[in-house]
Amino acid sequence: MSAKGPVITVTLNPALDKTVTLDSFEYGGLNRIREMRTDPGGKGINVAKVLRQFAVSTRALGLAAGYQGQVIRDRLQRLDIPSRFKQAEGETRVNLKIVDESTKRTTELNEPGFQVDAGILDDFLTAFREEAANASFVVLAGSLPPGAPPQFYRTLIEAARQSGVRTILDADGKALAYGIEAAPYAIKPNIHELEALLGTGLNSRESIVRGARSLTDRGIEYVLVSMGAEGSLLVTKEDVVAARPFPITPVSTVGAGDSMVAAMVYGFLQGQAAEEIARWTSAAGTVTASKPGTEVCTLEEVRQSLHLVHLAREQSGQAYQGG
Ligand SMILES: Nc1ncnc2c1ncn2[C@@H]1O[C@H](COP(=O)(O)OP(=O)(O)O)[C@@H](O)[C@H]1O
Ligand SMILES: O=P(O)(O)OC[C@H]1O[C@](O)(COP(=O)(O)O)[C@@H](O)[C@@H]1O
Repeated sequence: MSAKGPVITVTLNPALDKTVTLDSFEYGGLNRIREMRTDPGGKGINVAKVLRQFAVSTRALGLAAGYQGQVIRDRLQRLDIPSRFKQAEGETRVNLKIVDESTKRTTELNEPGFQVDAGILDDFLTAFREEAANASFVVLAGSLPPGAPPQFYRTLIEAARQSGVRTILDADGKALAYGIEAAPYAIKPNIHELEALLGTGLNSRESIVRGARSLTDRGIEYVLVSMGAEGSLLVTKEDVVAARPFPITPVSTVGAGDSMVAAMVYGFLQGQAAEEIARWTSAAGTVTASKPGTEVCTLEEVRQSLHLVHLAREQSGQAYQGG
């Protein structure tokens, strides 16, 4: 297994995130924007941004198209993140995030993205195999662009496995359902994605753990279930660690889940135990949720807030409460 190369993040459907802040969002009414910002986004790109903050060598791979695609490449270059995006036809999407100051809630409007064909996916797969051969970890994250087969993550996970590289998958719907057939090393569904995957409501801690265990039984080593302000549950074959985040004033929760994924990779690379991973991922997600736009946590901010995360751990049926 190669451990020295960079972490490869894959964003097949990147986005320029446009965040607008309103005093109060009026559905069906005229809304005047108070503040506006744009950030390079898409789940894999956000993971790369966090890993860059954590001083982990990272390469951002993916597809990009048109003018917005160039804007994203330029912004990544300014952030000192090496990237390799295959040029697709059409235009990269702009995802609108509406932050309502009165409720502190964010509403997301994500475009479908550019259309792709088999040719560009084959080109990408070739580049991916080259890069994976030298990678320490692969992160596959976000929606697939229209035209991509829903099995595409499964193909990439299998290709990474051939190079002996572990993968983390963060996706939704069919992309997640097919992707887990290849048993990635770890996944980070939010509670809604997990419910959709398992086709059932998960209303108690026990039901979530049971659902996550049905996935570890299929060979996925780590299932990290995020639940917004309720925190997260890290489930492995041996452990269940619940993390309760510290109270924050959410500014924009966009990128919070991606920050958890990045912290999980960081934890794996550092050889952290499950409890530490639960603490770091919770702190990273929570810090990012307290920042504007798709701005992400820094290593220092996460370190300083680790002690604020409350953990509760169960091992072999034994409950444990820790600060
Ligand atoms: N309102 C909030 N207050 C505190 N922490 C939050 C809040 N929203 C999100 N977080 C943090 O961000 C993490 C990821 O949020 P979640 O919404 O579950 O992810 P995703 O963006 O993938 O749907 C949570 O586990 C939590 O640590
Ligand atoms: O590919 P999808 O599922 O449409 O998600 C893309 C969006 O998700 C984000 O990566 C944020 O994800 P999280 O809030 O889950 O961390 C945005 O930057 C982007 O606009």
